Amino acid sequence: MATAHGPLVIGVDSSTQSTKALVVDTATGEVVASGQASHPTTATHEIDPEHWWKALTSALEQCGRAATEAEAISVAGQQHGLVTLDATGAPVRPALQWNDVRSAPQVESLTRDLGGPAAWARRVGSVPAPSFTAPKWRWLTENEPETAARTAAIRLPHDYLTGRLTGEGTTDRGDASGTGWWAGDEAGYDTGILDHLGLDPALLPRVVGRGEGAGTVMAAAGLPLRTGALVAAGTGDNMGAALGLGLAPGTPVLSLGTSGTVYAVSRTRPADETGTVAGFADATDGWLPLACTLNCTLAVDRVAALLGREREDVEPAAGPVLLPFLDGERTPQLPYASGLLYGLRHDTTGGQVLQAAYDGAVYALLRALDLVLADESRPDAPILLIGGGARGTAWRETVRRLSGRPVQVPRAQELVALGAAAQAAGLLLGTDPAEVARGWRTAEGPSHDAVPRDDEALARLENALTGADDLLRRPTPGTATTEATGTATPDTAANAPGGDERGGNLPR
Ligand SMILES: Nc1ncnc2c1ncn2[C@@H]1O[C@H](COP(=O)(O)OP(=O)(O)O)[C@@H](O)[C@H]1O
Ligand SMILES: O=C(CO)[C@@H](O)[C@H](O)COP(=O)(O)O
Repeated sequence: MATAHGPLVIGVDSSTQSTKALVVDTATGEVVASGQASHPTTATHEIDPEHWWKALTSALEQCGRAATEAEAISVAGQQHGLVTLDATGAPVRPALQWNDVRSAPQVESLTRDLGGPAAWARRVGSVPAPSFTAPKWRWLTENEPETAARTAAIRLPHDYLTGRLTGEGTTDRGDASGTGWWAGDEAGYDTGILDHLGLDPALLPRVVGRGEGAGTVMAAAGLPLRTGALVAAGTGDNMGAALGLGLAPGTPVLSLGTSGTVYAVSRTRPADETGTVAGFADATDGWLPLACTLNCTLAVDRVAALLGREREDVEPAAGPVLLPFLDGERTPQLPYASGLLYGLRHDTTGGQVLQAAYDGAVYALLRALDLVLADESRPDAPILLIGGGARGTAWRETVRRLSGRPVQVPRAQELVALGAAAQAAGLLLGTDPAEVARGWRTAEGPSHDAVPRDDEALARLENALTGADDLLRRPTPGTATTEATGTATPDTAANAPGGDERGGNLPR
C-alpha cells in the first residue's frame, strides 16, 4: 500500500455488472487499494441482493489492510429498482432491477392516474418509466400480492447495502428522486402518490440531509472494515459520477455502461413532460437532468459476439442501421421493442453491422443531449466520456463522429466509486464533497478535438426509427420482454407529451 498523506476513505460502486471498491487518500485522491467482483446478469433482470453483498465483501477483501484503516465509507449503486425486505430484513423475493421493463403496463396506468405526463413532470420532476420504483411496486401488488403483503421495508440497491453496514434504513435525495414518489427537498415523499399506491411511508427509508451521515459501520456487518467508521448517505451511480467529476453546469457527461446515460448538473429542477429527460436530484443540493438508455455496452457486446468479432473490429458503415433495443428501450420510450437491423445488402460486412450497433446506441443518447443541457448549453464544452465503454476506441470515435463535439476521457476510471469516496471524505472532514472531488482533479484526461458531425448517419438512423415506429411499439412475439410484460397493447396516448390530462386528482 502506498503511503497516505491524509485519512483513508472508501468509495463503492455497486453497479449492474459488478461492485468496485476504492480506498482513497483524502489528501490527494490517490487510490491506494482497490477491488472488484462481478454480479450475475440475467435475462429477467432480477437478482438476489445477497449477490451484491457477497461482491461487496469480496471487493473490500481485495483492498486488504487499507480497507480496515479507512475512517469512512460511502456506497453508490445502480439507480431505481425495487428491493423488498421482510420484517427480519431478508429479501422477500429477488430485486427487480432498473433494466426490467415488466412494469410497462403499470407505467401507463399510473401516468393516467396522476393526470398525464405533464402532471408527473410538474409533481416529481419526471415522467415515470418502467425503471422507476413506483411502477415496479404497482407491478408487485398486482401480480404478487402475497409478496407485497409480506414486505416490511422497501429499499433501493444502495440503501440495501448501506442498511447492512449501519443497521438503519436510509437513502439520499439523488437516488430517492428515481423512485417516482419523492416530491423534492422540502416536501420529502409525496404522500398522495404513496396513498394511491397503497404504500405505507413507514416502509420507506429516511432521506439523509445534506452534510449528515447514514450511521456507522456496526460490528455485525462482518466486513473487513473498522467498526464505528462513518457511513455517508451514498447515492445513485449517476449522481455518484457527477459528484466524482466535480461537475459544473453546462458540461455534458456521457456514461457508457450497461446503461447509456447523458446528463449535466443544473441549478434548476427539470420538468420535461416528453419524458425523455428525468428530473433527478444530484447528491448535493442541485439537479441532474438525465436521459438513460437500456441498451449500451452489453447490447453492443452482444452484437459483436453474434458476429464473432472483437469489440474494436468495426468498419465504416454507410448503409446498415441497427437499433440495438435488445432489452426494450427507455430513450426513446419503447419498452416493448426489440433490436432492429435495416439496410442489409450483399456487400454489407460484419464490421459495418457492428459499427451500426455502436451508432444506434450512441444516437439514442445524443438525441437527448440538447434537452438535457437546456439553457445551460455550452456547445464548445467537451463531452466527458466515462463508464467501461469509455476505454474503447470504437465507442469514443462513434461519440465524436455523431456529436461533432470535442470529447474528454477522464484518466480516473471509476468515477462512481470516486464520487462515493468524495462523499465519505466530505462527511469525515466536514467539507463540501464536490470541492473534495475537484481538488482530486478527477475530470482531467486526454482531450479529442471535434470532428465534423456525420449528419448522413444521423439522418439514416432517424429515418429507420420513425419508419419502424409502429413495429417498435408492439411486443415482439416470443421474446423475453413479451413473456415478462404480457401481450398488452401499449397505450401510447398516456405516454405522449401532454397526453391524457384527465383524472389527475390525486391528493397531495
Ligand atoms: N477496453 C474496453 N473497451 C470497450 N468497452 C469496454 C472495455 N472495458 C470494459 N468495457 C465495457 O464496459 C462495460 C462495463 O462498464 P461499467 O461502467 O463497469 O458497467 P456497469 O456500471 O453497468 O456495471 C462492459 O459491458 C464492457 O462492454
Ligand atoms: O437507470 C439508470 C439511470 O436512470 C441507470 O443508469 C442505472 O443507474 C444503472 O447504471 P449502470 O449499472 O449501467 O451504470
